[in-house]
Amino acid sequence: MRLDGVMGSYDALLVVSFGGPEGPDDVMPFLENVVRGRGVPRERLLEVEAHYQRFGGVSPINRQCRELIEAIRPHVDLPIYWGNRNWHPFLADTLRQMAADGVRRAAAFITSAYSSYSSCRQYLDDIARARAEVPGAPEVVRLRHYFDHPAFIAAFADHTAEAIGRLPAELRDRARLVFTAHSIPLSMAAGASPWRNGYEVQLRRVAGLVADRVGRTQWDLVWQSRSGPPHVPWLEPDVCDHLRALAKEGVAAVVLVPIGFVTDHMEVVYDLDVEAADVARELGIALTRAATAGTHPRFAEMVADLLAEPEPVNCPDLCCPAPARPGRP
Ligand SMILES: CC1=C(CCC(=O)O)c2cc3nc(cc4[nH]c(cc5[nH]c(cc1n2)c(C)c5CCC(=O)O)c(CCC(=O)O)c4C)C(CCC(=O)O)=C3C
Ligand SMILES: [Fe+2]
Repeated sequence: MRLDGVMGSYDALLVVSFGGPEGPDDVMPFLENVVRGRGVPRERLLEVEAHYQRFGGVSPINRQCRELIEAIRPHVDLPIYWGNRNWHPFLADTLRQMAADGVRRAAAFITSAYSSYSSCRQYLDDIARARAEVPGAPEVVRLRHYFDHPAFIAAFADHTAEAIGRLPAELRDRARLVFTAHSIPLSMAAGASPWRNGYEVQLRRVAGLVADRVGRTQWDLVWQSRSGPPHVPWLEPDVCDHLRALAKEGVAAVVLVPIGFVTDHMEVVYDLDVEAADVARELGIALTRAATAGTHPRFAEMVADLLAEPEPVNCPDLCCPAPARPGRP
Protein backbone atom coordinates (compact mmCIF):
# COMPACT_ATOMS: atom_id res chain seq x y z
CA MET A 1 0.00 0.00 0.00
CA ARG A 2 1.28 3.42 -0.93
CA LEU A 3 1.02 5.90 1.89
CA ASP A 4 2.64 8.86 0.10
CA GLY A 5 0.27 11.77 0.08
CA VAL A 6 -1.99 10.31 2.73
CA MET A 7 -0.37 12.50 5.37
CA GLY A 8 -1.02 15.60 3.33
CA SER A 9 1.33 16.69 0.59
CA TYR A 10 1.73 20.31 1.55
CA ASP A 11 4.68 22.40 0.49
CA ALA A 12 3.93 25.34 2.77
CA LEU A 13 1.98 26.37 5.84
CA LEU A 14 -0.21 29.45 5.51
CA VAL A 15 -1.27 31.11 8.75
CA VAL A 16 -4.51 32.99 8.12
CA SER A 17 -5.64 35.64 10.57
CA PHE A 18 -7.97 38.59 11.02
CA GLY A 19 -5.36 41.36 10.82
CA GLY A 20 -5.23 44.56 12.82
CA PRO A 21 -3.95 48.14 12.53
CA GLU A 22 -0.33 48.91 13.36
CA GLY A 23 -0.57 52.69 13.75
CA PRO A 24 -3.13 55.50 14.20
CA ASP A 25 -3.60 56.07 10.45
CA ASP A 26 -4.34 52.39 9.84
CA VAL A 27 -7.34 52.28 12.18
CA MET A 28 -10.18 53.70 10.04
CA PRO A 29 -9.16 51.96 6.80
CA PHE A 30 -8.85 48.68 8.74
CA LEU A 31 -12.29 49.14 10.31
CA GLU A 32 -13.79 49.93 6.92
CA ASN A 33 -12.37 46.67 5.57
CA VAL A 34 -13.89 44.75 8.49
CA VAL A 35 -17.39 46.18 8.25
CA ARG A 36 -17.74 46.57 4.47
CA GLY A 37 -21.33 45.60 3.63
CA ARG A 38 -22.01 44.36 7.18
CA GLY A 39 -24.42 47.05 8.39
CA VAL A 40 -22.43 48.16 11.45
CA PRO A 41 -23.70 51.61 12.56
CA ARG A 42 -21.28 54.54 12.20
CA GLU A 43 -21.48 55.30 15.96
CA ARG A 44 -20.30 51.79 16.80
CA LEU A 45 -17.41 52.19 14.37
CA LEU A 46 -16.30 55.47 15.96
CA GLU A 47 -16.54 53.89 19.41
CA VAL A 48 -14.34 50.99 18.34
CA GLU A 49 -11.94 53.42 16.65
CA ALA A 50 -11.47 55.07 20.07
CA HIS A 51 -10.63 51.66 21.61
CA TYR A 52 -7.81 51.24 19.09
CA GLN A 53 -6.58 54.85 19.39
CA ARG A 54 -6.35 54.39 23.16
CA PHE A 55 -3.63 51.81 22.38
CA GLY A 56 -1.82 54.15 19.96
CA GLY A 57 -3.75 52.75 16.98
CA VAL A 58 -1.93 49.45 17.33
CA SER A 59 -3.78 46.18 17.66
CA PRO A 60 -1.72 43.47 19.34
CA ILE A 61 -2.94 40.86 16.84
CA ASN A 62 -0.25 41.18 14.17
CA ARG A 63 2.56 40.98 16.73
CA GLN A 64 0.83 37.93 18.22
CA CYS A 65 0.66 36.29 14.79
CA ARG A 66 4.38 36.88 14.28
CA GLU A 67 5.07 35.36 17.72
CA LEU A 68 2.82 32.39 17.01
CA ILE A 69 4.65 31.74 13.73
CA GLU A 70 8.00 31.80 15.56
CA ALA A 71 6.59 29.36 18.13
CA ILE A 72 5.33 27.03 15.37
CA ARG A 73 8.54 27.19 13.27
CA PRO A 74 10.66 24.72 15.29
CA HIS A 75 7.93 22.07 14.94
CA VAL A 76 7.24 22.39 11.23
CA ASP A 77 9.53 21.49 8.37
CA LEU A 78 7.82 23.73 5.82
CA PRO A 79 8.10 27.37 4.81
CA ILE A 80 5.54 29.40 6.77
CA TYR A 81 3.57 32.26 5.22
CA TRP A 82 1.08 34.61 6.83
CA GLY A 83 -1.90 36.41 5.32
CA ASN A 84 -4.73 38.41 6.89
CA ARG A 85 -8.33 39.05 5.93
CA ASN A 86 -8.52 42.71 6.93
CA TRP A 87 -5.03 44.23 7.10
CA HIS A 88 -1.46 43.87 5.86
CA PRO A 89 -0.08 41.40 5.06
CA PHE A 90 -3.23 40.79 2.98
CA LEU A 91 -4.00 37.24 1.87
CA ALA A 92 -3.78 38.11 -1.84
CA ASP A 93 -0.28 39.64 -1.45
CA THR A 94 0.88 36.58 0.48
CA LEU A 95 -0.56 34.19 -2.13
CA ARG A 96 1.21 36.18 -4.85
CA GLN A 97 4.51 35.72 -2.99
CA MET A 98 3.79 32.02 -2.50
CA ALA A 99 3.11 31.58 -6.21
CA ALA A 100 6.37 33.39 -7.02
CA ASP A 101 8.20 31.05 -4.62
CA GLY A 102 6.75 28.02 -6.40
CA VAL A 103 4.32 26.91 -3.67
CA ARG A 104 1.65 24.64 -5.17
CA ARG A 105 -0.34 23.32 -2.25
CA ALA A 106 -0.50 24.97 1.15
CA ALA A 107 -2.16 23.97 4.41
CA ALA A 108 -4.04 26.84 6.03
CA PHE A 109 -4.03 27.26 9.80
CA ILE A 110 -6.73 29.77 10.74
CA THR A 111 -6.47 31.69 14.02
CA SER A 112 -10.15 31.16 14.70
CA ALA A 113 -11.30 27.93 16.27
CA TYR A 114 -15.07 27.62 15.93
CA SER A 115 -17.79 27.21 13.34
CA SER A 116 -19.97 30.19 12.29
CA TYR A 117 -20.06 32.54 9.34
CA SER A 118 -17.75 35.07 11.06
CA SER A 119 -15.35 32.57 12.55
CA CYS A 120 -15.12 30.08 9.69
CA ARG A 121 -16.94 30.68 6.40
CA GLN A 122 -15.77 34.29 6.09
CA TYR A 123 -12.14 33.13 6.32
CA LEU A 124 -12.75 30.47 3.64
CA ASP A 125 -14.53 32.98 1.39
CA ASP A 126 -11.69 35.49 1.77
CA ILE A 127 -9.11 32.81 0.95
CA ALA A 128 -11.14 31.87 -2.16
CA ARG A 129 -11.46 35.52 -3.20
CA ALA A 130 -7.74 36.13 -2.75
CA ARG A 131 -6.90 32.99 -4.75
CA ALA A 132 -9.16 34.18 -7.57
CA GLU A 133 -7.17 37.44 -7.71
CA VAL A 134 -3.78 35.74 -8.03
CA PRO A 135 -2.81 33.92 -11.21
CA GLY A 136 -1.15 30.60 -10.34
CA ALA A 137 -2.17 30.88 -6.67
CA PRO A 138 -1.43 27.71 -4.71
CA GLU A 139 -4.20 25.36 -3.72
CA VAL A 140 -5.14 25.97 -0.09
CA VAL A 141 -6.31 23.13 2.15
CA ARG A 142 -7.77 24.37 5.38
CA LEU A 143 -6.59 22.35 8.40
CA ARG A 144 -9.44 20.95 10.46
CA HIS A 145 -11.26 22.66 13.31
CA TYR A 146 -9.18 22.34 16.46
CA PHE A 147 -11.45 23.73 19.20
CA ASP A 148 -11.60 20.32 20.90
CA HIS A 149 -7.98 19.33 20.26
CA PRO A 150 -6.40 18.31 23.58
CA ALA A 151 -3.64 20.88 23.06
CA PHE A 152 -6.09 23.78 22.68
CA ILE A 153 -7.92 22.63 25.82
CA ALA A 154 -4.63 22.18 27.71
CA ALA A 155 -3.46 25.69 26.81
CA PHE A 156 -6.66 27.24 28.16
CA ALA A 157 -6.65 24.97 31.22
CA ASP A 158 -3.09 26.01 32.12
CA HIS A 159 -3.93 29.67 31.63
CA THR A 160 -7.14 29.34 33.66
CA ALA A 161 -5.27 27.73 36.56
CA GLU A 162 -2.74 30.54 36.36
CA ALA A 163 -5.50 33.20 36.45
CA ILE A 164 -7.17 31.52 39.45
CA GLY A 165 -3.75 31.67 41.14
CA ARG A 166 -3.61 35.45 40.64
CA LEU A 167 -6.64 35.96 42.88
CA PRO A 168 -6.18 36.56 46.61
CA ALA A 169 -5.74 33.12 48.20
CA GLU A 170 -8.96 33.27 50.24
CA LEU A 171 -11.07 33.91 47.11
CA ARG A 172 -9.68 31.23 44.80
CA ASP A 173 -12.02 28.39 45.77
CA ARG A 174 -15.07 30.61 45.61
CA ALA A 175 -14.24 32.28 42.29
CA ARG A 176 -16.74 31.75 39.46
CA LEU A 177 -15.33 30.67 36.10
CA VAL A 178 -16.86 32.78 33.35
CA PHE A 179 -16.02 31.78 29.79
CA THR A 180 -16.45 34.41 27.08
CA ALA A 181 -16.71 34.46 23.32
CA HIS A 182 -17.60 37.05 20.69
CA SER A 183 -21.35 37.54 20.50
CA ILE A 184 -22.83 36.98 17.04
CA PRO A 185 -26.31 37.65 15.67
CA LEU A 186 -28.82 34.95 16.67
CA SER A 187 -29.46 34.17 13.00
CA MET A 188 -25.73 33.54 12.48
CA ALA A 189 -25.58 31.43 15.63
CA ALA A 190 -28.52 29.30 14.50
CA GLY A 191 -26.91 28.64 11.13
CA ALA A 192 -23.49 27.79 12.52
CA SER A 193 -22.60 24.30 11.36
CA PRO A 194 -21.58 21.46 11.27
CA TRP A 195 -24.64 20.97 13.36
CA ARG A 196 -27.26 23.57 14.22
CA ASN A 197 -25.96 26.13 16.71
CA GLY A 198 -22.46 24.77 16.15
CA TYR A 199 -20.76 27.92 17.49
CA GLU A 200 -22.45 27.75 20.87
CA VAL A 201 -22.35 23.94 21.08
CA GLN A 202 -18.59 23.92 20.41
CA LEU A 203 -17.96 26.73 22.92
CA ARG A 204 -19.95 24.89 25.63
CA ARG A 205 -17.93 21.76 24.91
CA VAL A 206 -14.63 23.65 25.31
CA ALA A 207 -15.83 25.43 28.46
CA GLY A 208 -16.82 22.12 30.02
CA LEU A 209 -13.52 20.48 29.14
CA VAL A 210 -11.45 23.40 30.47
CA ALA A 211 -13.52 23.64 33.67
CA ASP A 212 -13.08 19.91 34.19
CA ARG A 213 -9.32 20.20 33.74
CA VAL A 214 -9.13 22.80 36.52
CA GLY A 215 -11.48 20.85 38.78
CA ARG A 216 -14.53 23.13 38.58
CA THR A 217 -18.12 22.05 38.10
CA GLN A 218 -19.75 25.49 38.13
CA TRP A 219 -19.16 27.81 35.20
CA ASP A 220 -20.96 30.17 32.84
CA LEU A 221 -20.62 30.97 29.15
CA VAL A 222 -21.36 34.60 28.24
CA TRP A 223 -20.79 36.93 25.32
CA GLN A 224 -18.76 40.03 24.58
CA SER A 225 -17.98 42.64 21.92
CA ARG A 226 -21.54 42.92 20.56
CA SER A 227 -21.74 44.96 17.38
CA GLY A 228 -24.34 45.56 14.68
CA PRO A 229 -27.55 47.60 14.70
CA PRO A 230 -29.41 47.57 18.03
CA HIS A 231 -32.62 46.05 16.60
CA VAL A 232 -30.85 42.86 15.52
CA PRO A 233 -30.77 40.25 18.34
CA TRP A 234 -27.34 38.86 19.27
CA LEU A 235 -26.27 36.16 21.74
CA GLU A 236 -26.75 37.26 25.36
CA PRO A 237 -26.00 37.85 28.20
CA ASP A 238 -23.18 40.33 27.73
CA VAL A 239 -20.23 39.76 30.03
CA CYS A 240 -20.68 43.12 31.81
CA ASP A 241 -24.39 42.47 32.50
CA HIS A 242 -23.44 39.03 33.74
CA LEU A 243 -20.93 40.51 36.21
CA ARG A 244 -23.75 42.72 37.55
CA ALA A 245 -25.99 39.67 37.99
CA LEU A 246 -23.21 37.74 39.75
CA ALA A 247 -22.61 40.65 42.12
CA LYS A 248 -26.30 40.53 43.10
CA GLU A 249 -25.89 36.81 43.82
CA GLY A 250 -23.00 37.68 46.13
CA VAL A 251 -20.21 36.28 43.96
CA ALA A 252 -16.97 37.86 45.23
CA ALA A 253 -14.48 36.75 42.57
CA VAL A 254 -14.56 35.94 38.87
CA VAL A 255 -12.03 34.46 36.48
CA LEU A 256 -12.74 35.40 32.86
CA VAL A 257 -11.60 32.86 30.28
CA PRO A 258 -11.88 34.11 26.66
CA ILE A 259 -12.13 30.70 24.97
CA GLY A 260 -13.71 32.32 21.91
CA PHE A 261 -10.38 33.78 20.83
CA VAL A 262 -6.97 32.42 19.95
CA THR A 263 -4.78 35.40 20.91
CA ASP A 264 -5.02 38.32 23.35
CA HIS A 265 -6.04 40.79 20.65
CA MET A 266 -7.97 44.05 20.95
CA GLU A 267 -11.33 42.49 21.79
CA VAL A 268 -9.65 40.83 24.76
CA VAL A 269 -7.42 43.65 25.97
CA TYR A 270 -10.11 46.33 25.56
CA ASP A 271 -13.47 44.62 26.03
CA LEU A 272 -12.30 42.48 28.96
CA ASP A 273 -9.20 44.11 30.48
CA VAL A 274 -10.58 47.66 30.27
CA GLU A 275 -14.37 47.51 30.05
CA ALA A 276 -15.25 44.39 32.07
CA ALA A 277 -12.45 45.14 34.55
CA ASP A 278 -13.97 48.62 35.18
CA VAL A 279 -17.39 47.10 35.81
CA ALA A 280 -15.94 44.50 38.20
CA ARG A 281 -14.08 47.23 40.11
CA GLU A 282 -17.33 49.24 40.51
CA LEU A 283 -19.11 46.12 41.74
CA GLY A 284 -16.34 45.17 44.16
CA ILE A 285 -15.74 41.84 42.38
CA ALA A 286 -12.15 40.57 42.32
CA LEU A 287 -11.42 39.78 38.67
CA THR A 288 -8.62 38.08 36.79
CA ARG A 289 -8.52 37.19 33.10
CA ALA A 290 -6.92 34.05 31.71
CA ALA A 291 -4.63 34.35 28.71
CA THR A 292 -5.84 32.86 25.41
CA ALA A 293 -4.01 29.94 23.77
CA GLY A 294 -1.50 32.44 22.27
CA THR A 295 1.96 30.90 22.07
CA HIS A 296 1.40 28.16 24.65
CA PRO A 297 3.97 25.48 23.68
CA ARG A 298 1.36 22.74 23.27
CA PHE A 299 -0.79 24.96 21.07
CA ALA A 300 2.16 25.78 18.81
CA GLU A 301 3.05 22.08 18.58
CA MET A 302 -0.58 21.27 17.76
CA VAL A 303 -0.12 22.85 14.34
CA ALA A 304 2.47 20.20 13.53
CA ASP A 305 0.00 17.51 14.72
CA LEU A 306 -2.65 18.88 12.38
CA LEU A 307 -0.24 18.90 9.44
CA ALA A 308 0.54 15.24 10.08
CA GLU A 309 -3.12 14.17 10.14
CA PRO A 310 -4.78 12.75 7.04
CA GLU A 311 -5.87 15.60 4.80
CA PRO A 312 -9.07 17.09 6.13
CA VAL A 313 -12.23 17.30 4.14
CA ASN A 314 -13.08 20.97 3.68
CA CYS A 315 -16.41 22.24 5.03
CA PRO A 316 -19.19 21.80 2.46
CA ASP A 317 -20.18 25.01 0.69
CA LEU A 318 -23.47 25.19 2.59
CA CYS A 319 -21.75 25.09 5.99
CA CYS A 320 -21.99 28.29 8.12
CA PRO A 321 -24.04 30.36 5.66
CA ALA A 322 -24.00 34.15 5.77
CA PRO A 323 -26.92 35.30 7.92
CA ALA A 324 -29.76 37.02 6.12
CA ARG A 325 -29.03 40.73 6.15
CA PRO A 326 -31.77 43.02 7.52
CA GLY A 327 -33.42 44.87 4.66
CA ARG A 328 -32.30 42.35 2.05
CA PRO A 329 -34.32 39.53 0.53
C1 LIG B 1 -17.09 35.42 16.02
C2 LIG B 1 -16.09 36.56 15.91
C3 LIG B 1 -14.75 36.51 16.22
C4 LIG B 1 -13.99 35.33 16.76
C5 LIG B 1 -13.43 34.49 15.66
C6 LIG B 1 -12.23 35.13 14.97
O1 LIG B 1 -11.22 35.33 15.66
O2 LIG B 1 -12.33 35.44 13.81
C7 LIG B 1 -14.20 37.81 15.94
C8 LIG B 1 -12.84 38.16 16.04
C9 LIG B 1 -12.27 39.41 15.85
N1 LIG B 1 -12.94 40.57 15.61
C10 LIG B 1 -12.03 41.58 15.48
C11 LIG B 1 -12.34 42.92 15.21
C12 LIG B 1 -13.59 43.39 14.85
N2 LIG B 1 -14.76 42.67 14.72
C13 LIG B 1 -15.79 43.50 14.33
C14 LIG B 1 -17.12 43.14 14.08
C15 LIG B 1 -17.67 41.86 14.21
N3 LIG B 1 -17.04 40.73 14.70
C16 LIG B 1 -17.91 39.66 14.65
C17 LIG B 1 -17.64 38.35 15.06
C18 LIG B 1 -16.38 37.88 15.47
N4 LIG B 1 -15.22 38.62 15.50
C19 LIG B 1 -19.15 40.13 14.10
C20 LIG B 1 -20.36 39.28 13.86
C21 LIG B 1 -19.00 41.50 13.84
C22 LIG B 1 -20.03 42.45 13.24
C23 LIG B 1 -19.73 42.79 11.82
C24 LIG B 1 -19.78 41.58 10.95
O3 LIG B 1 -20.88 41.00 10.80
O4 LIG B 1 -18.73 41.18 10.44
C25 LIG B 1 -15.25 44.82 14.18
C26 LIG B 1 -16.02 46.04 13.69
C27 LIG B 1 -16.30 46.96 14.80
C28 LIG B 1 -17.28 46.38 15.78
O5 LIG B 1 -18.45 46.48 15.47
O6 LIG B 1 -16.85 45.80 16.78
C29 LIG B 1 -13.89 44.74 14.52
C30 LIG B 1 -12.89 45.87 14.54
C31 LIG B 1 -10.70 41.04 15.64
C32 LIG B 1 -9.40 41.84 15.57
C33 LIG B 1 -9.04 42.38 16.92
C34 LIG B 1 -7.80 43.19 16.89
O7 LIG B 1 -7.67 44.11 16.05
O8 LIG B 1 -6.91 42.95 17.71
C35 LIG B 1 -10.87 39.70 15.85
C36 LIG B 1 -9.79 38.68 16.06
FE1 LIG C 1 -15.02 40.66 15.34
